[in-house]
Amino acid sequence: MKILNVDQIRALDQATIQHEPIAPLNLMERAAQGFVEWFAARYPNTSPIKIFCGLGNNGGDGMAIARLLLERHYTLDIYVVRYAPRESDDFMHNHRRLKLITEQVSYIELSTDIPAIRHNEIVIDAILGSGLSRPAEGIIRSTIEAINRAPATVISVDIASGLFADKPNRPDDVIIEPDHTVTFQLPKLAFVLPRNGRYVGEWHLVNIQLNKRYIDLAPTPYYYTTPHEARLLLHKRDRFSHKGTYGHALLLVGSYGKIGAAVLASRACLRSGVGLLTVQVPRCGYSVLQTAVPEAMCRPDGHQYVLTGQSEVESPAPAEYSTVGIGPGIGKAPETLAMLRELLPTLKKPIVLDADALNLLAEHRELLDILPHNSILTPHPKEFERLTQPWADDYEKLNSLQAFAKRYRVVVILKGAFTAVATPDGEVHFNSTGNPGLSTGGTGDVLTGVLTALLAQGYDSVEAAVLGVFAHGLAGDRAADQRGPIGMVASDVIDALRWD
Ligand SMILES: NC(=O)C1=CN([C@@H]2O[C@H](COP(=O)(O)OP(=O)(O)OC[C@H]3O[C@@H](n4cnc5c(N)ncnc54)[C@H](OP(=O)(O)O)[C@@H]3O)[C@@H](O)[C@H]2O)[C@@H](O)CC1
Ligand SMILES: Nc1ncnc2c1ncn2[C@@H]1O[C@H](COP(=O)(O)OP(=O)(O)O)[C@@H](O)[C@H]1O
Ligand SMILES: [K+]
Repeated sequence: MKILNVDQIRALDQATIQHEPIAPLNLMERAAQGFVEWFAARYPNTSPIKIFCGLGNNGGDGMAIARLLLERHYTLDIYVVRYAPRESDDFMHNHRRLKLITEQVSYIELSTDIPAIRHNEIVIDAILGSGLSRPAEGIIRSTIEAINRAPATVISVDIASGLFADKPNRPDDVIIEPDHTVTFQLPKLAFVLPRNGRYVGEWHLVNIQLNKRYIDLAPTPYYYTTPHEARLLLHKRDRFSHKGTYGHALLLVGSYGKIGAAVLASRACLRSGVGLLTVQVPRCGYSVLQTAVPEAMCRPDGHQYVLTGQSEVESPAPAEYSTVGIGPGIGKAPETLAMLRELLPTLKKPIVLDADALNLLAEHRELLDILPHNSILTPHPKEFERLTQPWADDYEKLNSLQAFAKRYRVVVILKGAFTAVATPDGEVHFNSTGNPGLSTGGTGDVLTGVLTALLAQGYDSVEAAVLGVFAHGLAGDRAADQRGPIGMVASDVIDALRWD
């Protein structure tokens, strides 16, 4: 699913109006109906509602929502924040229609007009939408502050009032902090960026049948992976396949004290459909691995505690495997750095790099230039910062993510909520699965195993990254369902992996 910017959303609105065709007012009515259906399903008979409307089309939506809620017999207090003399045409029209069925519309011009909001109330925020052109000031600011102070449940229409949809806010901007945002048809870039978490809450899409052709043709680097899109990426298994069909992966993982990372990555790799798996661990990890992961072959490293790349047993060179996954638990010993230096120039196919492999790249940047093209790097934000530089805001971070993936011709998976997969072509695919239960040691090692298995099976790097991140997050969601987000651990995520 595409993520469009504000100008494109406006043009999409116009395209829908022209080509469907539909009157602007009816499109607004459709949006309001979509919101009200969502609302009624969630809050079938609820405590008092207070709705705050601005004077633009977001406020127009609010007026129409108020009318539809009254028709459904909800108890409603309606407020218009009169911050300017100007009102949009569709606001005016819906204001008039509302006044035909109720006299109970109050106007907020001064702080003293702002009502007290009680804890059992629901607040609907329709003050400012995607037309925000500057930070909220004056009476809008005071109203937003009052809503944020109130102990009520807050639901924003389209986007929290005061939040820019596709560019950074200033740190001292005043923005609604909703529990839910109900937006129209497509997500906004602001929704998937970490620093906006409290200005978005849980967000929900309401389909209002905007022009499909415009959406299909609209150029954007930003995408949001839906379950349907992820499922389309999945390769089917061949009835006449054998284990050779699904590749032979090599994992270079673990060091003394971190053999658990090796076990997690190996088990996840096997649970993700790889044909054969060989794992190279330092000698201290040999018995552990052979016991904990009997399905994997093990080539013990020549070194007792860290990886050096020298194998104790006769075995093929890493380049002969379908792919290599390297990083979880490896540490940054000089011998391991030397291994990386020797290994990288020999590899021609994309590989997976994680954890201390990335930290070694950050400290020895010349290695970045010899990465096999289309390799997958899986930094968490701290690791990515080491690879690049600190950023002032999420938009700067996103730019630097896109630039990095392009420059080194790699796929970069920046992990976190709404994990961002940046491609060498400059696209970014935000993931839709996962939950805070994944914030626990070892889940990143699991992801490395998953991705290594997909590359070994012949998935192209971008598809492997998008699908792997999606399946990993979905497994995290299943694990959270079963164990709860607090009690779940990385092994639960492995157990919950499913590929159907
Ligand atoms: N396709 C869709 O998604 C659909 C969208 N729809 C709805 O339309 C909404 C967008 O409507 P919109 O363009 O009228 O914007 P909205 O934010 O209501 O008001 C802008 C006005 O406020 C003003 N203004 C801006 N910032 C300000 C500030 N800080 N302080 C004071 N004033 C400020 C600005 O003034 P100006 O910048 O011109 O000075 C302008 O007059 C969208 O969010 C959704 O709810 C649906 O109805 C149909 C389908
Ligand atoms: N709040 C969250 N929401 C969704 N996914 C999360 C969240 N926190 C962590 N994750 C996921 O968990 C994994 C953590 O990886 P990482 O930080 O490398 O852990 P480790 O190094 O302990 O294995 C990533 O895939 C990340 O996207
Ligand atoms: K709003």
